[in-house]
Amino acid sequence: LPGAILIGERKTGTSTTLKFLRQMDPRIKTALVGEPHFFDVATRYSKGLEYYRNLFQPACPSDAVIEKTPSYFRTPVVTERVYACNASMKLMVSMRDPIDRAVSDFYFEKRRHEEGLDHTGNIDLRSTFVNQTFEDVALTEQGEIDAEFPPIARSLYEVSLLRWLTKFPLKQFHLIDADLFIKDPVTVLRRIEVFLGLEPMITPDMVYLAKMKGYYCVR
Ligand SMILES: Nc1ncnc2c1ncn2[C@@H]1O[C@H](COP(=O)(O)OS(=O)(=O)O)[C@@H](OP(=O)(O)O)[C@H]1O
Repeated sequence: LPGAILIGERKTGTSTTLKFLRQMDPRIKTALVGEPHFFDVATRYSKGLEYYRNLFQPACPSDAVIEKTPSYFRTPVVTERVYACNASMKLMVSMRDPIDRAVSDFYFEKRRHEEGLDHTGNIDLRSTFVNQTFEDVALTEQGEIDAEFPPIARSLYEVSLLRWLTKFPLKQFHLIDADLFIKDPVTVLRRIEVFLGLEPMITPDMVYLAKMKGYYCVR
Protein backbone atom coordinates (compact mmCIF):
# COMPACT_ATOMS: atom_id res chain seq x y z
CA LEU A 1 0.00 0.00 0.00
CA PRO A 2 1.18 3.58 -0.56
CA GLY A 3 3.03 5.37 2.20
CA ALA A 4 2.49 8.70 0.47
CA ILE A 5 -0.21 10.21 -1.73
CA LEU A 6 -0.11 13.20 -4.04
CA ILE A 7 -3.58 14.43 -3.13
CA GLY A 8 -3.88 17.31 -5.60
CA GLU A 9 -4.89 19.75 -6.88
CA ARG A 10 -5.70 19.20 -10.54
CA LYS A 11 -3.83 21.29 -13.15
CA THR A 12 -0.87 21.75 -10.84
CA GLY A 13 1.47 19.46 -12.77
CA THR A 14 0.58 16.30 -10.85
CA SER A 15 0.77 14.04 -13.93
CA THR A 16 4.23 15.23 -14.91
CA THR A 17 5.47 15.13 -11.32
CA LEU A 18 4.44 11.50 -10.92
CA LYS A 19 5.71 10.53 -14.37
CA PHE A 20 9.12 12.10 -13.76
CA LEU A 21 9.45 10.45 -10.33
CA ARG A 22 8.62 7.04 -11.80
CA GLN A 23 11.00 7.46 -14.74
CA MET A 24 13.90 8.95 -12.81
CA ASP A 25 13.89 7.10 -9.49
CA PRO A 26 13.39 3.32 -9.72
CA ARG A 27 12.81 3.14 -5.96
CA ILE A 28 9.54 5.03 -6.41
CA LYS A 29 6.66 2.70 -7.25
CA THR A 30 3.26 3.92 -8.35
CA ALA A 31 -0.22 2.67 -9.14
CA LEU A 32 -0.63 0.77 -12.40
CA VAL A 33 -3.53 3.06 -13.29
CA GLY A 34 -3.06 6.82 -13.65
CA GLU A 35 -5.41 7.89 -10.88
CA PRO A 36 -6.77 5.14 -8.59
CA HIS A 37 -9.70 7.24 -7.20
CA PHE A 38 -9.89 4.69 -4.37
CA PHE A 39 -10.70 7.00 -1.47
CA ASP A 40 -13.19 9.25 -3.28
CA VAL A 41 -15.26 6.83 -5.36
CA ALA A 42 -17.60 4.85 -3.09
CA THR A 43 -17.84 1.83 -5.37
CA ARG A 44 -14.04 1.48 -5.37
CA TYR A 45 -13.60 2.19 -1.67
CA SER A 46 -16.15 -0.49 -0.84
CA LYS A 47 -13.95 -3.06 -2.61
CA GLY A 48 -11.52 -2.82 0.30
CA LEU A 49 -7.78 -2.54 0.83
CA GLU A 50 -6.88 -5.74 -1.01
CA TYR A 51 -8.41 -4.30 -4.16
CA TYR A 52 -6.42 -1.09 -3.55
CA ARG A 53 -3.16 -2.99 -2.92
CA ASN A 54 -3.52 -4.83 -6.21
CA LEU A 55 -3.59 -1.54 -8.10
CA PHE A 56 0.12 -0.98 -7.37
CA GLN A 57 3.39 -2.09 -8.91
CA PRO A 58 5.17 -4.72 -6.84
CA ALA A 59 7.56 -3.09 -4.34
CA CYS A 60 10.18 -4.08 -1.81
CA PRO A 61 10.32 -2.60 1.72
CA SER A 62 12.98 -0.03 0.85
CA ASP A 63 10.87 1.39 -2.01
CA ALA A 64 8.51 4.34 -1.69
CA VAL A 65 5.02 3.49 -2.94
CA ILE A 66 2.94 6.49 -3.98
CA GLU A 67 -0.18 7.36 -5.94
CA LYS A 68 -1.83 10.53 -7.17
CA THR A 69 -5.51 11.39 -7.39
CA PRO A 70 -6.01 15.18 -7.54
CA SER A 71 -9.67 15.10 -6.42
CA TYR A 72 -8.66 13.67 -3.02
CA PHE A 73 -7.61 17.13 -1.87
CA ARG A 74 -11.06 18.69 -2.05
CA THR A 75 -13.29 15.69 -1.28
CA PRO A 76 -14.15 15.80 2.45
CA VAL A 77 -14.77 12.07 2.97
CA VAL A 78 -11.28 11.25 1.69
CA THR A 79 -9.54 12.78 4.70
CA GLU A 80 -11.27 10.35 7.10
CA ARG A 81 -10.77 7.37 4.81
CA VAL A 82 -7.05 7.99 4.32
CA TYR A 83 -6.67 8.40 8.08
CA ALA A 84 -8.49 5.11 8.68
CA CYS A 85 -6.19 3.41 6.15
CA ASN A 86 -2.95 4.85 7.56
CA ALA A 87 -2.76 7.65 10.16
CA SER A 88 0.94 8.07 9.26
CA MET A 89 0.26 8.61 5.54
CA LYS A 90 2.54 11.24 4.00
CA LEU A 91 0.57 13.81 2.02
CA MET A 92 1.90 15.80 -0.92
CA VAL A 93 -0.03 18.85 -2.09
CA SER A 94 0.95 20.58 -5.30
CA MET A 95 0.24 24.30 -5.48
CA ARG A 96 0.43 26.59 -8.47
CA ASP A 97 -0.42 30.28 -8.75
CA PRO A 98 -4.16 30.00 -7.92
CA ILE A 99 -5.32 32.25 -10.75
CA ASP A 100 -3.22 30.44 -13.38
CA ARG A 101 -4.58 27.16 -12.02
CA ALA A 102 -8.20 28.35 -12.14
CA VAL A 103 -7.84 29.61 -15.72
CA SER A 104 -6.20 26.33 -16.79
CA ASP A 105 -8.96 24.36 -15.02
CA PHE A 106 -11.68 26.42 -16.71
CA TYR A 107 -10.32 25.93 -20.24
CA PHE A 108 -9.74 22.23 -19.53
CA GLU A 109 -13.41 21.88 -18.47
CA LYS A 110 -14.55 23.91 -21.46
CA ARG A 111 -12.57 21.68 -23.84
CA ARG A 112 -13.85 18.56 -22.15
CA HIS A 113 -17.40 19.79 -22.48
CA GLU A 114 -16.97 20.81 -26.09
CA GLU A 115 -15.50 17.41 -26.87
CA GLY A 116 -18.41 15.79 -25.04
CA LEU A 117 -16.06 13.88 -22.79
CA ASP A 118 -17.87 14.56 -19.55
CA HIS A 119 -19.84 11.47 -18.70
CA THR A 120 -20.61 12.20 -15.06
CA GLY A 121 -23.89 13.94 -15.80
CA ASN A 122 -23.41 16.38 -12.92
CA ILE A 123 -21.36 19.04 -14.63
CA ASP A 124 -22.08 22.54 -13.34
CA LEU A 125 -24.60 24.30 -15.63
CA ARG A 126 -22.23 27.21 -16.11
CA SER A 127 -19.76 24.81 -17.61
CA THR A 128 -21.68 24.85 -20.85
CA PHE A 129 -19.19 27.71 -21.32
CA VAL A 130 -20.09 28.11 -24.98
CA ASN A 131 -18.41 31.22 -26.39
CA GLN A 132 -17.43 32.24 -22.88
CA THR A 133 -14.06 33.23 -21.57
CA PHE A 134 -12.83 32.78 -18.00
CA GLU A 135 -13.49 36.49 -17.38
CA ASP A 136 -17.15 36.01 -18.42
CA VAL A 137 -17.82 33.34 -15.81
CA ALA A 138 -15.47 34.29 -12.95
CA LEU A 139 -17.65 37.09 -11.56
CA THR A 140 -21.07 37.04 -9.92
CA GLU A 141 -23.85 39.36 -11.12
CA GLN A 142 -22.72 41.75 -8.39
CA GLY A 143 -19.23 41.83 -9.90
CA GLU A 144 -17.63 39.83 -7.08
CA ILE A 145 -15.31 36.90 -7.69
CA ASP A 146 -17.52 33.82 -7.70
CA ALA A 147 -15.78 31.64 -5.12
CA GLU A 148 -18.33 28.87 -5.67
CA PHE A 149 -17.56 28.50 -9.34
CA PRO A 150 -15.72 25.15 -9.35
CA PRO A 151 -12.56 26.21 -11.22
CA ILE A 152 -12.18 29.07 -8.73
CA ALA A 153 -13.25 27.03 -5.67
CA ARG A 154 -10.56 24.47 -6.51
CA SER A 155 -7.94 27.22 -6.26
CA LEU A 156 -8.95 28.10 -2.68
CA TYR A 157 -6.24 25.80 -1.38
CA GLU A 158 -6.55 26.87 2.22
CA VAL A 159 -10.15 25.60 2.52
CA SER A 160 -9.12 22.02 1.76
CA LEU A 161 -5.75 22.23 3.47
CA LEU A 162 -7.30 23.33 6.76
CA ARG A 163 -9.63 20.32 6.68
CA TRP A 164 -6.71 17.94 6.10
CA LEU A 165 -4.84 19.63 8.96
CA THR A 166 -7.65 18.81 11.40
CA LYS A 167 -6.74 15.13 10.96
CA PHE A 168 -3.04 14.99 10.04
CA PRO A 169 -0.10 16.84 11.64
CA LEU A 170 1.78 19.41 9.57
CA LYS A 171 4.95 17.30 9.55
CA GLN A 172 3.17 14.71 7.38
CA PHE A 173 2.62 17.25 4.60
CA HIS A 174 4.90 18.27 1.78
CA LEU A 175 3.89 21.26 -0.33
CA ILE A 176 5.10 21.07 -3.92
CA ASP A 177 5.79 24.40 -5.63
CA ALA A 178 4.30 23.70 -9.06
CA ASP A 179 5.57 26.98 -10.53
CA LEU A 180 9.12 26.13 -9.49
CA PHE A 181 8.63 22.62 -10.91
CA ILE A 182 8.24 24.09 -14.42
CA LYS A 183 11.48 26.11 -14.12
CA ASP A 184 13.56 23.71 -12.05
CA PRO A 185 12.01 20.23 -11.83
CA VAL A 186 15.15 18.62 -10.40
CA THR A 187 15.12 20.74 -7.24
CA VAL A 188 11.45 19.96 -6.67
CA LEU A 189 11.87 16.23 -7.37
CA ARG A 190 14.88 15.93 -5.04
CA ARG A 191 12.84 17.54 -2.25
CA ILE A 192 10.14 14.94 -2.84
CA GLU A 193 12.70 12.12 -2.65
CA VAL A 194 13.87 13.44 0.73
CA PHE A 195 10.28 13.74 1.96
CA LEU A 196 9.73 10.11 0.94
CA GLY A 197 12.73 9.09 3.04
CA LEU A 198 14.98 8.38 0.05
CA GLU A 199 18.54 9.53 -0.53
CA PRO A 200 18.10 11.88 -3.52
CA MET A 201 19.37 10.39 -6.78
CA ILE A 202 17.65 12.62 -9.36
CA THR A 203 20.25 14.90 -10.97
CA PRO A 204 20.14 17.75 -13.54
CA ASP A 205 21.68 15.62 -16.30
CA MET A 206 18.52 13.48 -16.30
CA VAL A 207 16.42 16.26 -17.86
CA TYR A 208 16.63 18.64 -20.80
CA LEU A 209 14.64 21.71 -21.71
CA ALA A 210 12.48 21.08 -24.80
CA LYS A 211 12.57 24.64 -26.13
CA MET A 212 9.54 24.30 -28.44
CA LYS A 213 7.38 23.01 -25.58
CA GLY A 214 8.92 25.27 -22.97
CA TYR A 215 9.02 22.35 -20.55
CA TYR A 216 11.64 20.00 -19.23
CA CYS A 217 11.55 16.39 -20.40
CA VAL A 218 13.29 13.27 -19.14
CA ARG A 219 16.35 12.20 -21.16
N1 LIG B 1 7.28 19.17 -18.04
C1 LIG B 1 5.99 19.44 -18.21
N2 LIG B 1 5.32 19.06 -19.29
C2 LIG B 1 3.99 19.33 -19.44
N3 LIG B 1 3.24 19.99 -18.51
C3 LIG B 1 3.87 20.40 -17.42
C4 LIG B 1 5.23 20.15 -17.21
N4 LIG B 1 5.55 20.67 -16.01
C5 LIG B 1 4.46 21.21 -15.50
N5 LIG B 1 3.42 21.08 -16.34
C6 LIG B 1 2.11 21.61 -16.04
O1 LIG B 1 1.17 20.60 -15.82
C7 LIG B 1 -0.11 21.25 -15.93
C8 LIG B 1 -1.19 20.20 -15.95
O2 LIG B 1 -1.31 19.75 -14.61
P1 LIG B 1 -1.84 18.29 -14.20
O3 LIG B 1 -0.95 17.25 -14.79
O4 LIG B 1 -1.98 18.29 -12.72
O5 LIG B 1 -3.24 18.26 -14.91
S1 LIG B 1 -4.38 17.18 -14.68
O6 LIG B 1 -5.15 17.63 -13.54
O7 LIG B 1 -3.75 15.86 -14.45
O8 LIG B 1 -5.18 17.24 -15.94
C9 LIG B 1 0.05 22.10 -17.16
O9 LIG B 1 -0.82 23.20 -17.07
P2 LIG B 1 -1.50 23.87 -18.36
O10 LIG B 1 -0.37 24.26 -19.27
O11 LIG B 1 -2.24 25.05 -17.81
O12 LIG B 1 -2.42 22.83 -18.95
C10 LIG B 1 1.51 22.53 -17.10
O13 LIG B 1 1.63 23.82 -16.57
